[in-house]
Amino acid sequence: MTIPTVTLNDGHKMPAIGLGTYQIRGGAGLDQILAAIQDGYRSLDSATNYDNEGIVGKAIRRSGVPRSDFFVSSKLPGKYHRYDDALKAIEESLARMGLDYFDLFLIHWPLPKRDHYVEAWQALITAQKLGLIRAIGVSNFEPDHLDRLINETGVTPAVNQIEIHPYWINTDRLLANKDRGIVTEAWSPLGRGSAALTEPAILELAKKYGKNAGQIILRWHTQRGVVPLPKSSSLQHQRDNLDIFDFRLTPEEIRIIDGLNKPDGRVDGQDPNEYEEFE
Ligand SMILES: NC(=O)C1=CN([C@@H]2O[C@H](COP(=O)(O)OP(=O)(O)OC[C@H]3O[C@@H](n4cnc5c(N)ncnc54)[C@H](OP(=O)(O)O)[C@@H]3O)[C@@H](O)[C@H]2O)C=CC1
Ligand SMILES: O=C(O)C(=O)[C@@H](O)[C@H](O)C(=O)CO
Repeated sequence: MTIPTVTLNDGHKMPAIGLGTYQIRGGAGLDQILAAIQDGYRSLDSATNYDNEGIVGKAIRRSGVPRSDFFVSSKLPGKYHRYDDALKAIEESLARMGLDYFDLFLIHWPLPKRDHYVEAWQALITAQKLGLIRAIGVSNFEPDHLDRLINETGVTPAVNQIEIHPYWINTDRLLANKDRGIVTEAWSPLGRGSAALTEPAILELAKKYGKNAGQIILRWHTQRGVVPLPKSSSLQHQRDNLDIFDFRLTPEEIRIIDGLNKPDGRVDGQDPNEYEEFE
């Protein structure tokens, strides 16, 4: 299966959908990631906080697929935002993965109360110059956090990975990213398996297109210019989630799904201005 790509502001190409790996760990996790690779996933989204960089790297090596075909991402935890710590953390992440470079590396959360994210960004810029990372980006960054990075370093993130799903459509932040030339990735794109998957409006569209609810939601993301990162341990869901590029929702259908937004629709109430990562 050929997966379309999107082009980042630094010229790198990224698959238009990737596999989320939060809570995929250990031997069973290794088998699940290998199965996903066999089904066609090439973009894998990990993080130091997921405690799974080891098995993600192992799955890549075991798969027999050339390293250059993958788009591998990981994320810097908050406890390593100081410049020297961040550089070492990136090297440690690479060592755990058994890789020489990341295709994308993100600052996981801005932690604005600690206020070290500009330093962390400078470390990502250095790591990119050293060849340890191809594209550099952020996650959960608000528009004012992005502007600080841009104004203080002159380097715009290639990607901002934020929460988006039908109950939290996050249009303002999506547009803020677009305005700055930043590609948006969606975390919890299926609302972490929430009731969105049984919404009558989505089930009706599923019936119309001969797809399932997850496929309708993932297609909605891609048509809004968002790169979704659905997590699945199930082989059938993994397969279904990739099979979304052979139909198109109409603009009116996109608006119907937008209409499911809820003012308090976040999956876990995580406000990037307040959220403190677990250590
Ligand atoms: N940057 C950040 O701060 C964050 C990043 N992330 C990233 O985003 C990824 C995805 O987010 P996540 O929170 O895992 O939630 P998702 O929205 O991807 O939902 C995952 C849940 O949906 C189920 N599911 C998957 N596909 C289908 C389908 N086709 N039909 C029905 N159910 C389905 C999964 O079950 P099953 O496994 O049984 O298929 C699982 O329970 C994470 O894994 C991680 O990589 C997540 C949170 C925060
Ligand atoms: O999964 C991630 O990337 C996170 O940042 C976590 O905070 C996750 O969203 C979570 O809910 C942990 O309880």
